[in-house]
Amino acid sequence: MPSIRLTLVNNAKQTQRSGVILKLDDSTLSDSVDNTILQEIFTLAKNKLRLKKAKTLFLTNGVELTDPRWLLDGRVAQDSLIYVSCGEGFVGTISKPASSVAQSNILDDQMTERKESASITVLARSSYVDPESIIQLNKTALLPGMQQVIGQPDLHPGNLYPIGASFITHKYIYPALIGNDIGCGMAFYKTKLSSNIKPQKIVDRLHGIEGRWQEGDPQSFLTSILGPDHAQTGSAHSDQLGTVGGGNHFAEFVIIEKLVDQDLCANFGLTESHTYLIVHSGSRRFGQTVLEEAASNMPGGTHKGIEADSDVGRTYLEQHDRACAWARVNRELIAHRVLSKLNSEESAEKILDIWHNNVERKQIEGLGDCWVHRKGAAPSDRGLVVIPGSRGHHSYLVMPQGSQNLNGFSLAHGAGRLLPRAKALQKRPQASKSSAITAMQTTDLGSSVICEDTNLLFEEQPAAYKDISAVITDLEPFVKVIAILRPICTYKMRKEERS
Ligand SMILES: Nc1nc2c(ncn2[C@@H]2O[C@H](COP(=O)(O)O)[C@@H](O)[C@H]2O)c(=O)[nH]1
Ligand SMILES: [Mn+2]
Repeated sequence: MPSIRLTLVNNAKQTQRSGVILKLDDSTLSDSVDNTILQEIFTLAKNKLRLKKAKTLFLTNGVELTDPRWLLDGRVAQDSLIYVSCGEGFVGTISKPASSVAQSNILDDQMTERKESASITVLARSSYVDPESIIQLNKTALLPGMQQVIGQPDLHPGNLYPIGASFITHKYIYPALIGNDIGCGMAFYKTKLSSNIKPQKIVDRLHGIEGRWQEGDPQSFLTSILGPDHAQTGSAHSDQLGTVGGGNHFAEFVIIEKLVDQDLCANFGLTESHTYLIVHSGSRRFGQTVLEEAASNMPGGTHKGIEADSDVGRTYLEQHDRACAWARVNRELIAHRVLSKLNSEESAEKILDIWHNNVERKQIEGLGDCWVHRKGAAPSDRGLVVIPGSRGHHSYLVMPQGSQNLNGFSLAHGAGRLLPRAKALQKRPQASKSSAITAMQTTDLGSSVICEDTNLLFEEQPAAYKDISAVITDLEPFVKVIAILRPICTYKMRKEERS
């Protein structure tokens, strides 16, 4: 009796695999309703991969395995990988049906439908991927003009669209894919502070950075960087310029735990004897206003997209670019405010500032004139990138290398959420347990956390994020790690004057 060796792979967490051998005989291979052999694969998946709700089997090209005869006639080869899904879409690269696939006559309805869809790539092998984010990703691949959809290893579900993804379109732009925090990003500074600085000193000094910047005029600060053409840029929101904001925005002092690439670190002047500052923030209410204005100009709603080369498209892009510029200045003023509390603003050196929520035009070989949308995805075509883990995990400085085509010229912008906010909040103890709250203000890495909002403290706890080392492993084909960073103090918010 013939047999076939297969490796069953958990589609949502592809490091989880198990080898199996199946005996094949005519009765198990009949295509009758009971599909005995496929049932046997589901049972093995349940037992070996602990996938109690195993529902769908995919071949490596994303085609669903529905016909047991493929196991015998060579369409499923010896030692094939079979991806077992609990209802989520295929995680991996789905190429548009190649002629060889079409010839083998195994196109099912789903694949035929996908002929019209963009190619979908999910770059997660070691990282956990929530099935809901794959469903969201699949939907975006059907949007008009969509060419390529790329889920990064930090992919996780958003309200309607996934976060940790890039979307490459022809002709159309999608304000809703970018969302309201247009221009959100990460800046990384080298400070003159020694790496021996006591975190408590930072905690004691970081007061007075909530609310409007009082020590100067925010709008003049903005024009001093962007020039006089920006005198009106975001002027209605100048009370928020230089403010961190809520959610997972932060200003964090880190030290270099490991110089992985000595030469590149030396080129950027990165040494273990300094303290560095990461600032994560965006365009605050300004971005929200830009999205709302775009929505009011789009009769079909922002989800329908707009032609970039139309009046509405051009207006959105102009406002979008202003919000991105504003967000960059916002990070600059946050750094200035934070560092001035430590008398260290003068000699700080900005090493990088990147947007991870934006859309930009790019000529792409083989695709031509495109729009690259990034929703929680760092650019990999602008040099050095900082990829934060969480306040209780390491962060990574990486340099993109090699071809950046498959990843949509983008990288993970962080670890990505493992738990939705509401679930993370459930871990909040009763008010009486103040010791648990105090415990949250120090991390397992010994760093300090300034966060006077208890809900936020729990929503943003390190356990709410995926494993950053798995994310970095998944990015290996595209980057070189140059340094590993260790947090020493994270500023989230104080209950002081807020705008
Ligand atoms: N080093 C820190 N990293 C953090 C913190 N809070 C969140 N994060 C990481 O940043 C990204 C940002 O995600 P975004 O979608 O809001 O742009 C997130 O995925 C986490 O990995 C922190 O306090 N410190
Ligand atoms: Mn962000």
